[in-house]
Amino acid sequence: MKMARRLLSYSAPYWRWLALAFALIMFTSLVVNFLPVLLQRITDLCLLDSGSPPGERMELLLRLGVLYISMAAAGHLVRYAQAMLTAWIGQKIIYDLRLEVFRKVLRMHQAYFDNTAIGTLMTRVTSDIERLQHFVTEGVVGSIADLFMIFGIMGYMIWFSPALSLSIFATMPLLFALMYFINTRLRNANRDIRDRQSKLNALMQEDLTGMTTIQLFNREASALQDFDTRNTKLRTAYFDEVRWFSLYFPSIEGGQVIAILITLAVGGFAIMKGSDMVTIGKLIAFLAYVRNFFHPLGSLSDKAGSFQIAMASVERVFGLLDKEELINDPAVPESPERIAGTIAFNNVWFAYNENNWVIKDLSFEVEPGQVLAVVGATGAGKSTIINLIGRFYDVQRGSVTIDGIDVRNFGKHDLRGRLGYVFQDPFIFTGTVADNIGLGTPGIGREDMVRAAKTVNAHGFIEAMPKGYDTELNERGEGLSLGQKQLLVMARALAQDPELLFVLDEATASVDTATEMLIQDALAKLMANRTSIVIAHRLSTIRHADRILVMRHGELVDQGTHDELMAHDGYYRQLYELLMHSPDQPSNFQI
Ligand SMILES: Nc1ncnc2c1ncn2[C@@H]1O[C@H](COP(=O)(O)OP(=O)(O)OP(=O)(O)O)[C@@H](O)[C@H]1O
Repeated sequence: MKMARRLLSYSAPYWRWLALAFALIMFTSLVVNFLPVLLQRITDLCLLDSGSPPGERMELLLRLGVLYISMAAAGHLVRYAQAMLTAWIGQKIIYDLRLEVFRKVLRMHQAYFDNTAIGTLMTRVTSDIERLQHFVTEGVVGSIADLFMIFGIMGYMIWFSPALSLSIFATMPLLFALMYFINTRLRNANRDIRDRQSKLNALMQEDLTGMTTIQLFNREASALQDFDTRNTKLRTAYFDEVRWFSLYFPSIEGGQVIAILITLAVGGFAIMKGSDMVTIGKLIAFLAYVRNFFHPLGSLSDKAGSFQIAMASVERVFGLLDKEELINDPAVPESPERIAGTIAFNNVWFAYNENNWVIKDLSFEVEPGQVLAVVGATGAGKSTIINLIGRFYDVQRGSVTIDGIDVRNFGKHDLRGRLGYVFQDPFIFTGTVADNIGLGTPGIGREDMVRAAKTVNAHGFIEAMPKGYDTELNERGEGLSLGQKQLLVMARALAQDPELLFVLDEATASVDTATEMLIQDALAKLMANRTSIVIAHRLSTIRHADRILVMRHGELVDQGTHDELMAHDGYYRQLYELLMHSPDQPSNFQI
């Protein structure tokens, strides 16, 4: 209930429109339910002999006929307007909520994404929110409209004939229960369909992503087998839904037939007995009410059941909105005009998962403009160092400072705006080459982009593309080689003119020697006069760094220049020799 109230609070900005929708609902219910009264008048006063002269009856018939048509038209037009208005309000609310959810997702810390499947987040932003929309529009507003309709009809029925009404109302609980039963089964079947569909989609997604591996390892038959199993389950769920759905309308119709029979039997008997409680006109009007009664009744029973499903979605969506954001901005952030570029780790301890220390008591300092290379075996904690400087995670003990300011005292946005990243697996956004370099940052014009691209040797291949800087790229950067993608993200990093630079510098066997030279040259230009930390795998980068940190199992085991470390004859020397013999090492950079 608390959740439902919270959801309804999203409709507060639109309360005037909602009030109008309710007024329209009342109007429709009154007008549409008045039509059978006109039928009764037409029958009893005009069609049957009421004792008045035929001329007068004809005139009354015309007047009532015109009134009937006008009221029916007005009622249905207003119903249409109300349906449009309700849908509009619903869409507005959902738009606001979807935006709020995505805003929240953008603010969430990395650890949240580490532990949350992408598919789950997609579901929150799409289908969960869609179900909320059904709840707000069809659920809340629709139930009120149904209730108005039902009570309106019941009111008129009792007014016409309490005795007839009683006999109809007696059958209602049974019918309502039957419809509720069918609706529950329908919803279960529907939930199975969604569940099985998403499992089939997940399998498809995995298979499509790993198609090369499937084909390389001749796994087509088993992939097909897995697909077939899930496909069969989906078919069964669909069939189940059809089975229950086929029962839905026949039961409504059946209920109607029973009610009509009761009305005819009780009403007809009263007329034949000459009772003045029921007239033929009243009986006809009553039959019209009986027909109108079942539709809102059926839809109300459906809504009663979907309430639970909607509540599950509401809970999930609000659960996400209420998730604690672990990386927060300080109350009064520090924001120096320009930083010199001293980065320091002071007795830093860090664990991604509690007590599983990945960085252990790490202390080091990089001076402004220096290039620091971090080396170590895989899993030693090299990338974690970069993550901690950008506050993608916060340290548990100790501190990370830039120019003596704890990174936790910067605003996140300000801090990250000062940092540049060049990753091994370059991410290309859907958009033009220029969009990918500028990233929409204000103040980066076309000349800046071209200058950056020229500096990092990307201009040549960009110009050779069909539309140059306006060439459209897709999210995987199709049509670009790995080396070109790397140069492109270097142009992006340079155009943003970061104050500090982090590079994940893997030696890439898939890049040819000429491109490798371009990348090396671009890297050198990017790092010039900028404090840079390089997770280094290329021997040349390591050798040319001003200082090298040697990491092992999260601890700093040694540091110094290449020559100093080689002289120690320790872990660094072993690592270096391993790298020298690595087949990934670009041959022209080996020593
Ligand atoms: N998001 C994460 N959640 C939990 N543990 C993580 C996460 N990222 C890294 N780790 C763990 O932290 C340790 C250090 O990882 P890190 O990526 O810093 O190593 P690395 O030295 O950069 O390795 P590589 O050279 O293979 O990239 C590893 O044991 C890794 O399994």
